[in-house]
Order: sequence, then C-alpha cells, then structure tokens
Amino acid sequence: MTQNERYKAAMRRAFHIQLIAQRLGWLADGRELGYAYRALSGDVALSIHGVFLKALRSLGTEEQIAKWDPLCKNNQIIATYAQTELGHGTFLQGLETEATYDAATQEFVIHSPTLTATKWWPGDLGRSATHALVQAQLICSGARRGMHAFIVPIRSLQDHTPLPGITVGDIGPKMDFDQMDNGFLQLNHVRVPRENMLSRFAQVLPDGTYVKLGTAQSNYLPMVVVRVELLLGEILPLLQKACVIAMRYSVIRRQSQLQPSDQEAKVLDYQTQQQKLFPQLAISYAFHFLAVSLLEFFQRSYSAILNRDFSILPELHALSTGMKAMMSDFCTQGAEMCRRACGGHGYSKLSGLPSLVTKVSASCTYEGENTVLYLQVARFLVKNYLQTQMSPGSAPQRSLPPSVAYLAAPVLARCPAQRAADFLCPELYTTAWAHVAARLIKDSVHHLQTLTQSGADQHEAWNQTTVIHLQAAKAHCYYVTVKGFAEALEKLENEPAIQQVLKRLCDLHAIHGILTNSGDFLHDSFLSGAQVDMARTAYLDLLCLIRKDAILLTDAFDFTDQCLNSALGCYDGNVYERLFQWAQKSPTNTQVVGWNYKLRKKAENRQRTLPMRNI
Ligand SMILES: CCCCCCCCCC(=O)SCCNC(=O)CCNC(=O)[C@H](O)C(C)(C)COP(=O)(O)OP(=O)(O)OC[C@H]1O[C@@H](n2cnc3c(N)ncnc32)[C@H](O)[C@@H]1OP(=O)(O)O
Ligand SMILES: Cc1cc2nc3c(=O)[nH]c(=O)nc-3n(C[C@H](O)[C@H](O)[C@H](O)COP(=O)(O)OP(=O)(O)OC[C@H]3O[C@@H](n4cnc5c(N)ncnc54)[C@H](O)[C@@H]3O)c2cc1C
Repeated sequence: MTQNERYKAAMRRAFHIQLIAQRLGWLADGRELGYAYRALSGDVALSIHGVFLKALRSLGTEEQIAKWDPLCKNNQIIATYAQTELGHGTFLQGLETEATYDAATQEFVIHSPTLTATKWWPGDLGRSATHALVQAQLICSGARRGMHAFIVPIRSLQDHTPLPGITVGDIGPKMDFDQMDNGFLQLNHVRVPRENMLSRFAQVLPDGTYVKLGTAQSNYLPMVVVRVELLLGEILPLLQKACVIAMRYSVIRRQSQLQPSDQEAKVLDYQTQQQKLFPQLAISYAFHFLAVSLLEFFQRSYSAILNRDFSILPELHALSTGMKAMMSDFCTQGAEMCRRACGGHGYSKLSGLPSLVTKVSASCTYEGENTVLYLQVARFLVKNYLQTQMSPGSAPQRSLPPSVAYLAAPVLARCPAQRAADFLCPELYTTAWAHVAARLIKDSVHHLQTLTQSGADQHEAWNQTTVIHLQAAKAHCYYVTVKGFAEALEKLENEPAIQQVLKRLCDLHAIHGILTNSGDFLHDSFLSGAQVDMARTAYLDLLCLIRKDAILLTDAFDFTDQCLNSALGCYDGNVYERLFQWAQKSPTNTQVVGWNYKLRKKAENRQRTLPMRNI
C-alpha cells in the first residue's frame, strides 16, 4: 500500500476498534483493548493522540482533565504530543519554542523563534491533529522557567484548515511507520488562554506569578508513563511476532542433510539455527515478565507521584529508561536475527519480517534515544554506589532502592560452580550477574573519581567515562531482566510443567548473556575459563531441550495469521503455496505485464517506421 493507503487503513482501524469497544463496553484501559492493539501492533493510527491523553492526565489539574479528556475520548478533538523540534529531541533544556505570559490579556503567546524551533516528528500531526500539547520554554515574570506543556489549537474544527499563525504539514517519507503522519509545526505568536498551561506541577497566576508545585523534571512525567506502557503494547509484540514467524518457518523449511543418507533436515534441527532463535524466544519471555512487573511497579507509584510524592520517581525513571533502552535494543537485534534466520524468504516482504525489523528499530529512538537513556541509568547507579561508599561496610544511611540493593550485598569473590548443571541454578547466575554489574559500576565510579581528583571538570570527566558508564548500565539492565525472570518463575510453583519449560528459557537467557559477555565474568576471575566451558555445556544442552517446546512456546504468543501477516508464519505451514499465491497478487504482476507489452509494441512500431540504417 502507498503511504496514503496505509494512513487511511490505519485511521479506519483506529475508529473501528473504538466503535467495537463502545459496542461491547470495553474499558479504555482494559485487557480487551490492550489485546486488540497488541494484535495490530503499530498499524493503528492516533497512537500519539493516546500519548496526548497520558500527558494530559499526568500534567493536567483535575479541572483541565475534566475539560479536555472527554473531548479526546469522543474524538471531538484529535491531539498530538509536540515536544521534539528540528534542532532538539534529546536535550529538553535546549527546546526553543517559547510560551511568554501576557498578564494584560492573561494569555500565553506561543512562538517558534527560529527554524530549529519547528516542532518536528510528532505523530498524528501531519494531517490529523486539531490540537497539540506543545512543550515550550515558559517565560513569565521576566524569567525562563523551563519546559512546560500548553494545549494549542492548530486546525479548525469546522474545516480542518490550519488556524492563524499555524504552519503545519507532514515531514515526508520515513524508514517505516508510513501509517503515521509524523508532522511539523511552526507557531507564529499564537495566543492561548492562561488555563491552557497544564498546571498540576506549576501554575502561573493571573498577575504572572510563577508557583512551582513539583520538581524541575515534573513535566517529564509523560515520558516515564509512555516508556513503561510502550514495552508490552508496542515494542515486545514485534519481537514475539518475529519469533513466531521464524520458528514456524524453521520447522517447515528443509535444507541440506544431517546424515548423508537422510532426507533433508528441518533447519531448526541445526544447532546453529537453535542458537539464533532460542535466545530471542528466551528474551521474549524475560521481557514479558519484566514489563509486567515494571507496569505493576509503575501503577503502584503513579498516584503518589501525581500527589507530588516524588520519592519513588528516581528508581522509576531509572527502570523505565533502562528497560526501554534494553528492550528496544534487544528486540531490534532479535527481529533482525529472526529475519536472517529465514534465508532469502526472510528478505521478502511477504514474510512479514522486514517490516517488523524497520518498525521495531524506531523504538531505539522514539521516546528517548537509547544511549541517552542508558546514561540516565548510569547516573542513577553512580549516585547509589556513592551512597554505599559513604560508610563502607555498614548499611547505607537510607536503604537503597530495591533494583540496586545488590550494591550493598557482601561481595562473592568466586563463582562456586563445580559442574555444568550448577549453571542451571537461578540463584547462582543471578548472583553472577549482580557481581559483574556491581564491579562495572565500581569501575566506572573509580574512573570518574580518578579524573575529577586529577582536576578534570566534573562534566568533562563524565563525558570521558561515558563509555564505561554505558557498559555498567547495560550489565545492570541485564541483571534486572535475569532477576525478574527468576522471580516470575517462583510464582509458577503450582504449574510445574509450565515452570519447567520456562525455567529452561530463563536459564538460557542468563547463560547466553554470560557467554556473550564472558570477558566481564573472567576479568576478576569471578569465573574461570573452565567454568565458562561448563556454562557453554549447559547452554548447548538447553538448546536440545528447548527444541521440543519451541513451537508451543511461540504458539503461546497467540497471534492469528492475520496479525502475523506472513506467508512464512501461517499456522498451517503451507509456506510455498502462500508465497506463490501472494506473489501473483503483487501489483507488479498485474500492472507491469500490460505496461511491458505496450512498451514493446511501441518500440516495434518505431522500428518499422525508422529508415533502415546500415547497422
Ligand atoms: C504505534 C507506534 C507508537 C510509537 C510511539 C512513539 C511515541 C514517541 C513519542 C516521543 O518520542 S516524545 C519525545 C521523547 N523525547 C525524549 O524522551 C527526550 C529525552 N530527553 C530527556 O528525557 C531529558 O532531556 C534528559 C533526561 C536526557 C536530560 O534531562 P535534563 O536535561 O533535565 O538533565 P539531567 O540528565 O541532568 O537530569 C536532571 C535530573 O532529572 C532527572 N530526570 C531526568 N529525566 C527524568 C524523568 N523523565 N523523570 C524523572 N526524573 C528525571 C535525572 O535523573 C536527574 O536527577 P538527579 O539530578 O537526581 O540525578
Ligand atoms: C518514529 C518516531 C516517532 C516519534 N514520535 C514523536 C512524537 O510523537 N512526539 C515527539 O515529540 N517526538 C517524537 N519523536 C522524536 C523522538 O522523540 C526523538 O527523535 C528522540 O527523542 C531522539 O532525539 P533526537 O532525534 O534529537 O536525537 P539526538 O539526541 O540528536 O541523537 C543523535 C545522536 O546524539 C547522541 N546524543 C545526544 N545527546 C547525547 C548525550 N547527552 N550524551 C551522549 N550522546 C548523546 C545520541 O545518542 C545519538 O547517537 C519520534 C521519533 C521517531 C523516530
């Protein structure tokens, strides 16, 4: 489909799902709608309209929510979340759009002072939105107050044309997300009433007095909300679908022989094919359990934060940034691995895999570029590590946040594993990951302090050690996923058969990381070379055991053929028939034949009329 066709189809889906939900009485945040969106992941329009709603409920007062929420839910307005600009997406302190308070009229004047201030990327902005939540630098009582959120009408509710002072349009072709009208927005001294500044965490009084009710980062709260909710709803399903397609295809595809005399083997029976796919399957389950537990943690914390108790926010920010960065990184790598594991047909769009790869790769950038987010985790780790050093050996003054409690745990110098089977013990490998994360965090702080103590400026010292901080942050995030998966297994004790199957995936996830990063485990001799060999033996044995459950574990993701949209991943396994049928339907096979024939006829006719040349 063309970009226009995909946009229209996505719009139809967005409204059709809402009509179904209304007819069947589904709750806006209920499981049914969540399942519907998961099944269609990404191909439904108005996702940023949803982001706007999350931001309204995070930053708006009860009165503002009461006013704007119903208008959104009934689609009387379509809204976008306009934060990123041509010149800034990451550094929010550098956003240039201005909101200057005019006490004489009790209005804000919203303005794009430069080209680079143009809002650029917001979804649903290019064609759909009638309103925008504009994140702008607030200027009132003669001072700049930082980023605040303003609701700005941008298109007429009568004829959808841009309102005075508004220049708006689509940013043009992208790597994917053709169904989403990511747009640009320039504001030329657009006036909005004082009531349009979302004021849960800050107010501007009629005379222009600024009243701060939260912290400097309170207006960043919508990003925390979206990062947490993107994991299960948007990012993880893309890897799960890729796993289903590649796994099913790998038991259909026969290629080469395991024994010279045998028939050609199912490619999933090759150990290397298992090594490509089973870690992706394991991480799909690890991320599922982790995203669920993070969502529960968020839901427990959110109302306190809305009531301006920010004590839990630093850990929530660290977990949401770390998990968003890690999951989008690993889901992108994993979807590409699944695509490549399907050989030539994995390169065909009819496999459904290329679009999964191009779609999931956007998640490494949107809602925060991953490196930047990992460094936010590193900042949190450094702060908490330093706290344990205030009084080394004794308990820290305040208890550490649970996700970094291991920083205060007694150090185990050597891994006790004596044989391969010891690596199938969640306590052993969780401790191993905690050891490596703690060592890398300690190392990153040591390098930072060495530079600052030698006289380097703290910001320069930070920049000169960010590669080391990044490594520590990634190790910490991997530890969090291993620990989360192991804890989820403990809750399955009344379902032993399922627990056993999932434990193999948990074991595989933990050991895959150890083998991939074995240098970090060998560095201080926590693991010996012989123990790494034991881990590899355990790993290879797991591949054989997981082989027999692989199809069931991917069927369990419960995607229909329509959702998978793949000639390779259909439940009935008729891959070759479908590839051939679908190729016949390709527009190039209907339009091109006629076009080619006409071209040939025209050439022949021209040939006949030309004077013969001595060739
Ligand atoms: C169907 C398809 C669906 C697709 C959906 C796509 C939706 C995509 C929508 C978007 O992309 S919206 C735009 C997303 N943009 C970003 O995520 C911007 C990323 N940049 C930032 O979040 C901030 O600029 C950054 C954290 C990088 C820097 O923040 P600051 O400039 O305030 O500086 P700093 O790093 O010094 O942080 C200062 C303090 O604030 C804290 N902090 C920062 N961000 C926070 C936050 N979000 N919540 C709570 N605290 C936060 C931070 O930990 C630190 O605390 P400590 O001083 O105690 O160490
Ligand atoms: C599909 C898609 C949808 C989007 N939807 C929206 C939306 O609806 N609303 C919206 O407001 N925005 C949206 N965005 C924009 C998105 O949020 C930004 O692109 C993202 O925040 C990254 O910012 P940036 O583009 O400025 O990248 P930059 O920050 O310029 O990144 C470029 C490079 O600089 C590096 N870098 C930057 N800062 C640092 C630092 N401090 N330390 C180390 N390295 C650094 C990055 O790691 C990266 O490698 C969307 C983007 C995409 C791709």
